[in-house]
Amino acid sequence: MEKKFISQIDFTIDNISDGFVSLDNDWCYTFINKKAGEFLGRKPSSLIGKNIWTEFPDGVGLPFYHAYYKAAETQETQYLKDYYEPLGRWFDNRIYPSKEGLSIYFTDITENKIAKDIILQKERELNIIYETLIQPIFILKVEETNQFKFISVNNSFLNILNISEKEIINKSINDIVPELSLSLVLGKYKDAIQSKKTIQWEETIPYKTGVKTAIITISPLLDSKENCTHLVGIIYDITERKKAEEQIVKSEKYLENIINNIGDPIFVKDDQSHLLLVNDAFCKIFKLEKKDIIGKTLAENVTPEEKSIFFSIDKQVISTGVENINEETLTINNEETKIISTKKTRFIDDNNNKYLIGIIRDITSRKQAELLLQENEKSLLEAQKIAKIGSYNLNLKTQTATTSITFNEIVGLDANSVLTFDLWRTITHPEDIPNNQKVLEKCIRTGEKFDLEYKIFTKNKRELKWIHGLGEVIYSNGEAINFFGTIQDITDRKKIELDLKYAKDFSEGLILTMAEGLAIVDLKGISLDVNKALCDMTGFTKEELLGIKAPFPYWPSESYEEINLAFEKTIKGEDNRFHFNFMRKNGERFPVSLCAKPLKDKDDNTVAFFATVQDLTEQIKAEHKIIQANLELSNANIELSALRNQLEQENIYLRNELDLVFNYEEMVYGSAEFSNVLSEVEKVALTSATVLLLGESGTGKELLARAVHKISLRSNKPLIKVNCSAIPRELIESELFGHKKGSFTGASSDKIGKFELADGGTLFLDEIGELPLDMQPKILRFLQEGEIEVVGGTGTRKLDVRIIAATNRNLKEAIEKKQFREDLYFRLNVFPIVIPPLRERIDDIPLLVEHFVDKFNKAYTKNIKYISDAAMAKLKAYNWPGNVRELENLIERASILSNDETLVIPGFETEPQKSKLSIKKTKNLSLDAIQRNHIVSVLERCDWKISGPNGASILLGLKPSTLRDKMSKLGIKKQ
Ligand SMILES: Nc1ncnc2c1ncn2[C@@H]1O[C@H](COP(=O)(O)OP(=O)(O)OP(=O)(O)O)[C@@H](O)[C@H]1O
Repeated sequence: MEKKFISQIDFTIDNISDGFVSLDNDWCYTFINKKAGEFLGRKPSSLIGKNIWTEFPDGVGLPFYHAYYKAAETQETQYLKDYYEPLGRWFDNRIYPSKEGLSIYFTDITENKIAKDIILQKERELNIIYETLIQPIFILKVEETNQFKFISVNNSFLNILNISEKEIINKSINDIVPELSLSLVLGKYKDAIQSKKTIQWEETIPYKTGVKTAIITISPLLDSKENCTHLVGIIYDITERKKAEEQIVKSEKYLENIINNIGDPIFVKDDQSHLLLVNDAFCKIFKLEKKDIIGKTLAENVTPEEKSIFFSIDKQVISTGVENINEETLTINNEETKIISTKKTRFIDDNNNKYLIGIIRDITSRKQAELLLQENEKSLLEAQKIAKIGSYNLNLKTQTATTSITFNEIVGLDANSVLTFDLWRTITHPEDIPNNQKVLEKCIRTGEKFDLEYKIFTKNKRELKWIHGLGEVIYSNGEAINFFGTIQDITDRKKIELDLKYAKDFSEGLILTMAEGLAIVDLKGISLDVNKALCDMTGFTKEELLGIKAPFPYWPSESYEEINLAFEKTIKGEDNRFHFNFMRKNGERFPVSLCAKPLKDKDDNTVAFFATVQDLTEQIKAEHKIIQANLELSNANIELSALRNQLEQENIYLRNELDLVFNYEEMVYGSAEFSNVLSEVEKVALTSATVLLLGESGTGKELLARAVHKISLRSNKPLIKVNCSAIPRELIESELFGHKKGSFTGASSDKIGKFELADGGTLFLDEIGELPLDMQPKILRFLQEGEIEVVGGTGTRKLDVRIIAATNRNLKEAIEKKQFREDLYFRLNVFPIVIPPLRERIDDIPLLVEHFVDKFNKAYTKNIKYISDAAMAKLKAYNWPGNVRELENLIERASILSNDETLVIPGFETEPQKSKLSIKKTKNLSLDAIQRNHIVSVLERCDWKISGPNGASILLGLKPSTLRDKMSKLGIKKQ
C-alpha cells in the first residue's frame, strides 16, 4: 500500500467517533486513536509499545480479558458489551484478531444503555398493568400486506372472550373477527393508521357471558419513521352504562314530555340561578331557544332592574326555602315586556343540592287589560272633571243613586251624602221640576234617552247652576231597574251665551247709533262691515260697500298711498290716528279723521281692522270761518284803531265800541282793563288748563267762565256749574262725585255727580273758596290724577273734565287762616285771571248802562233812550261794591221806574237834567254799524273824496281800495 494512503487511513481512524486500538502479539499497543486516548484518559503516544495488562492491570475486568484471549486463541471476532469501571461507562467492544495481533473497536453506549434500561423497566411495568387490567387489551402487528396479526393479548382479553393464547396469537384479525363486523373493523384500523390518532367506536362483542356493547379504542404505535407498526386495542364493556343511560334518557324523555305538555312555563335552576331545565312553554313565551339558555341565567337577556329583582328572589327562595309568588316584568332581548307571576319553590335532592323550581304564569294581557281599565277609568274621571260632567246611576227601586265625584262637585254634595229622588227635587229649580219629571217618566215608559237643560241650586251654597242632563233607562228582563245619566255644568256657557247676546245687542246698537262712520276690514282688505254713518257720509249704500276688496270706492286714488301707509302704521302699532281725504259717491272729496285699531283674536293675532271715520268738512269749514273772521277782525281792528286815534275827541264811546270786536254774547265792556281780561281768557280758553277767576262778587266771573268754555274745544260738551257755597256741606261730596244706591241714608238710587256730568266738558266750581276743608283733597286728587271716587262705589273713575274755579275770597288769606289748602290753591292757580271791580274800570259803565237799558226796555216794554250826563257822571263816580250785578239791578229798577224816554235812576238824579245823553246814539252796538257811521262821517267831512291828499282814506289810515271794499260791504253810498 502506498504511504500516502496509509497516512490517510491513519487520519481517518484517528478521527472516528469510536475508540480504536491495535495490539501486537505481545499485548503491546501498536496504535491508539484520539477517541481511544480520550476514553482511556491518556495521550496515545504515551501508550505506544506499552503492555495493555501492565498499563491497566486494574482497569481491565475479567470479561475483557476473556474476550481478548478468546479472540487471540480462536482467531475469531469477539463482541463484548460491558461496563468499564474506571470510566463508569458502558462500551460495546468488537475485537478483531489477525496474525499481527488484535484490533479493537469500542463504542460508548452508556446513553443507549440507560435508555434501554428505562424502556425495559417501563415494559415490565406495562406488562404488569397490561396483565392486571380488567379491560381486554390486544396488540396487533401491522403487516405490509395490510394484514393485522395478534401478537399480544392480556389475560383479561383471554378470559372475557373465553379464548386461549394459542387460539389467537399470530392469528390474523380476519380469522378472529366475525365476517359481519370485519369491514367496519378494518376500516377503523386503517383510519387509525392514516390519521395516526386514537380511534373509538362502539360495537357488540360476544363475551363469554353473552353479547355485550363495548367501545373499542385503537391507538397506533409509530416507529422512528412515523410509520405505524402496531395497533394497541382496548375494549371497554359499556353494556351497563348503556342500559343506565337508556334508562336515564327514557326517564328524562318521560319527564320532559310531561313538563313540555304543561301549558305554564316551567323552569328549574341551580343554586346559582343557572337554568337547568325549561319547558316548551317557557321558550315560547320568551321566544328563546332551549339550547341558548340552558346553563345560563337569563340575566344577559333582561333589563338590569328585572335581573336584580329575580336574582334576589331566587337567592331568598334557595336560602330560606320559603315559597315566593311574585309579579314581575321581563323584557327579553329588548322585545316585548311580559308581566309574569312566578311561583318559586326550593327542591333539595339526595346529594343535598338545592334547586329552584319555578312556574310562570303570563299575566301580561290581564295586566294590560287591568291597566287599560285603570287608565280608562282615570281618563274617564279626568274627562268628567274637565268637561264638568258628573254621572249617576239611580236604582229605580230604592230611589237612591250612586254618584261620581264630579257629580257631587257640581251639585254641591259632600262625599257621604246619598242622592235620592227627594233630594234631587229639592235641588232642582222649581221652574224646571215639572218638565224634568215629565221627561223622566216618558223616558222610563218608552226607553227613549233624554237630553234637557235645566237649572239647579247647589245643595251646599244654593248657587244657581245651569245643567245639561243626558240619561237613559237600563232594563233587565223587560223591567226598568236603573236609570243612568250624566249632568254637565253649563253655567259658564249659559252666562257667556247671555253675555254674548247682551254684548251683541249692545255693540250693534252702538254701531248703529254711532255718529262716526265705521268700517271693519279683514287682513285681505275685504270690507266686513260698515255702519249707516259711513254710508251717509260717503253716499254709498251698505250693499255697495260690503264684501268688496280695497281700494274702496270712497278712497280717492290720490289717497291710496296714504291710506295704505296708515294701515301699515296701525299694524306696527306706530300710530292709529290719521287724516286724509275720502270721496263721496258724487266724486266730492272731503277731509276725514280716521282712527284705526287692529281687531285681535284670543291668541292676540290681528284678524281685522276696525276704523272709525269722522267727517271733518263742517269742522274745517268752521275753523276756516274762525280764521277768516279773526283775520277780518284783526284787519278791522287795525283800521279802527287808526280811526279811534283820530276820532277820540269826537266820540268818547267809540273806542269802547271798537273793543267789542272781542265781544262775547251778552258781555259788554269798554275799558282797557276788561279788554285785558278778555285777552287772558282767549289765551287760556283753547288749552285744557285749569282757570282760576278771581274777583269781587258780581264782577262777571261766571260770564267769563262761560266765555272760556264757549271758545274752548269743549264747547260742544256740557259746562256744569257747581256753587260750592250753595250746597249743604253733607251733600257736597255726593253732588260732586255722585253716589251709589244705599251708600248712605237717603241714597235711594244711584246719582251721577257733577264731575261725571261734565265729562268731556267743563266744570265751573263757583265760590271755590267756600269749599269745605274735607272736600278740598278730593278736588285736589282729581286735579292731580284725573280720577274720582263715587260715594259708596268701588274703585275710581277716570274723567276728562276741565276745571274753572272762581272765588271772591282772598285765597291767600284763607290759606293763612287754614281755611283753604295751599296745595289745592297751587293746583287751581295755574292760570289766574283777576277781574277788576267795576269801580276800577269805569269806562265800562256807559256801555253797561246802555246794555242793561236795552235789556230792560225789552223786558218791561219801555222806550228809554236817554240818560243825563249828570246821572252818568254819578254812576261813574260811584264805587259799586256790588259791581256789574249792582249796576244791572239798579238799571232794572230805574227802567221800571222811568216812564218816559229818559232813564231816571233813583238816588242818582239829584240835579235837573241839563243835557241828555242819547242812549240810542250809541245803541247800535254792531261793529258794522259803528264802522259804517264812522266811515260815513269821515267821508262827509272829506266831501266824499276817497283818495288823494284830502281823501277819507288818508284820514282813516286805509288804502283807497280797502276803503272802497269796506264801503261796498257796508253798503255806504254817497248821499
Ligand atoms: N261785562 C258784562 N256785560 C254784561 N253783563 C255783565 C257783565 N259782567 C257782569 N254782567 C252781569 O252781571 C251779573 C253778575 O255777573 P256774574 O254772575 O258773572 O258775576 P260773578 O262775579 O260771577 O258774581 P258772584 O261772584 O256773585 O257769583 C250777571 O247778571 C251778568 O250777566
